Amino acid sequence: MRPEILFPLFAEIETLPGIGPRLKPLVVRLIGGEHVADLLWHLPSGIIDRRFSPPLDETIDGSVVTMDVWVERHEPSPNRRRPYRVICKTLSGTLVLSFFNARAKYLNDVLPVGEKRIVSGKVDHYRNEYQITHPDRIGTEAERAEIQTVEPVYPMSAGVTGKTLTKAMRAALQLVPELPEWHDPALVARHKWPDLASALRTIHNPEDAADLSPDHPARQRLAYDELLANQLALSLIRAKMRKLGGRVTNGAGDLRQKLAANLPFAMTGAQQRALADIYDDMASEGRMLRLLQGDVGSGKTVVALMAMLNAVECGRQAAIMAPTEILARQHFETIGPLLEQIGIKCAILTGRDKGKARKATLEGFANGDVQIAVGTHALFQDDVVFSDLAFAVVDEQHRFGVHQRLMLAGKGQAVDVLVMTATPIPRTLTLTAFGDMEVSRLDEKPPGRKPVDTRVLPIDKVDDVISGIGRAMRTGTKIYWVCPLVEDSEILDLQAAEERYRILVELFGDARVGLVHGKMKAKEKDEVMERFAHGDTSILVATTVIEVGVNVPDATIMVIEHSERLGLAQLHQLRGRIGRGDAASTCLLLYGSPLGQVSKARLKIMRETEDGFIIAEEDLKLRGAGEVLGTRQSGIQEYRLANLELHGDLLAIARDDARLIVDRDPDLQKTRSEALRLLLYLFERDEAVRYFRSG
Ligand SMILES: Nc1ncnc2c1ncn2[C@@H]1O[C@H](COP(=O)(O)OP(=O)(O)OP(=O)(O)O)[C@@H](O)[C@H]1O
Repeated sequence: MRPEILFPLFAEIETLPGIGPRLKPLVVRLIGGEHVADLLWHLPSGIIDRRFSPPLDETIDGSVVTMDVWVERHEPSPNRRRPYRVICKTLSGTLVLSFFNARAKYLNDVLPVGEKRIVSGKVDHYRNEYQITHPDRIGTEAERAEIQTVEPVYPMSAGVTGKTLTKAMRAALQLVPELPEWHDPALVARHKWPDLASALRTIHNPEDAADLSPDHPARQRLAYDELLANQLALSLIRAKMRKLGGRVTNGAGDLRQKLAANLPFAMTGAQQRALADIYDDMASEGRMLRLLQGDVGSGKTVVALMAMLNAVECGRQAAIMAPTEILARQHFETIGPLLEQIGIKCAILTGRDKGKARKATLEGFANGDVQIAVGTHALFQDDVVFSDLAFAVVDEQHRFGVHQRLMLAGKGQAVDVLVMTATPIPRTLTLTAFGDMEVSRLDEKPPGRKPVDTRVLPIDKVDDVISGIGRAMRTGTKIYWVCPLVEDSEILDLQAAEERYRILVELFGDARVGLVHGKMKAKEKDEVMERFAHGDTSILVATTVIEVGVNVPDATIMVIEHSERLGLAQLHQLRGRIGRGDAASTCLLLYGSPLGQVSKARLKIMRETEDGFIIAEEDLKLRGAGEVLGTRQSGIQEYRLANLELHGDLLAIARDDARLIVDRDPDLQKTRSEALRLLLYLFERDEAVRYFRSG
């Protein structure tokens, strides 16, 4: 439960003026949360300064000006392609206000002939005539003060206007309470940081562009608040884990040898090195918390399996948790048979398991019959009890929060944790996402993989692509067809995928084509995936649900529509679904609209390399850290106030500060700690406090 003083900031956003039930979901999607605090963290990206009224012949084309105008006459549009024009006099000459698709009645109301009005908007001049097309503001003398100001400009999305956000923001600012200072007073004084409430007020009511600059004290303060909250949470968890210690897990190796003998391949050098690190951690007294970072298709699963067997050899249990139902099932299907061959019992638990079956599985976990558990986050529900869980693998693929993943560690005594991620995060960013976790990298792919032939084509060529896959299908090829449309809109994604599915079914028949998307029930998804994996269908039309971890090694063609709209990391993940066997593969990146410079550069990178780390580094250069770490739904640490490129120095200070706090006061009991707890709550890092308390 959050402390009361923070309640107003965690009120639902629809309690703010202007945000009704219709708008709420759009705003939630835009700001990435549903509380007042989430709105406050939505910072302006720029300003519009409406204070200037230069003479017309001194205006710069495209600049925003605010002017007194006297309306002279209206010229209704002669046809739909030409604008409705309102001719006005100003102190420095004639200004034309032009409007497309405007209603004459409305224009006569707001701009009556013979009256004086104040207008504001972007001015242009064209053939000796000055004009403003669709002025942003039109008002009377009484509204002058409201118009002639500096307006914050917020990152926007369809359906949510700047006006709505500004209005709600004003109300939200009123709700920010006086909070005690949680930072070191010396640090605050040195940087001249304002308190949190003043910092928010400055940034949401900027007076000039400098108020929004990344090194403005108000901006720095907010960035530091967020960075410290995160680093402190990580340090608390880390300290707790160290203090708790671990158990020595050092099996005899018999099961691992049997498994190795049954595998159709030998481990790569990178897999062996990662395993050596993991076995060392498990054999030590300390608690293990390691990140296994491996590019798509680098063979993380078998590494996890070997490590789990190490625990089983000691008579203990191990668990692997996947972020989605599909992936949990897939893990179960891959490792289940391998384990059966060597006489080990494995069971799966997901949100779908109910009633008797669930009860039986839980019994198996609790009495130790089941040695290896596979599942989703259902594994850390309260009634799941293990007889002796010693090792947990969290296959996070970006879907779990930093702290959430540690909950599984609370399910046993001294559980060692291995986090697996396929996202090639550049080294500089690992620290912020995972704190001071140890890292092993699988930097080598299994031998025999052929490079994926990647091509970039305009959507006009789609008919050629379709006849191409028709030929490929006849020779038994399996094809993924991915339809992402708008990154943030699942509904539109779905429409695009359904439409494509319909077209392909018309051509190839519904026995050959499958469709899978996020809105389907887990069971339906599994069935569709299974039919594709077994070769009953040859084409799988999908939204980006297949982006993580799906393993159908003999699929060799992938078509991605609107590839220009996806992030490079996401494209890389998607493309990683092919080229997983020994046959040659092709990836066709279709683009819909003419490509800009950056999009061109990005698709070129995709064509040139398959190395996830290079792709991530290039993406970082082209787009900036926040974006590389992923969009909000990715679940990985994403900062809302801090920008890692601009506030990197603050990150280092926050890390040291956090360590110092935890060294001096590991139970957060001393004076400053009360305030620091508020900071953790404010940034929703309170799992750290809870985990910390429960031990
Ligand atoms: N050493 C190896 N030699 C040959 N093939 C291997 C080796 N290790 C794993 N594989 C095979 O490579 C494929 C990919 O492995 P796996 O599914 O573990 O990849 P991953 O690292 O989880 O990738 P992703 O994150 O893309 O799912 C599997 O079919 C697996 O059997």
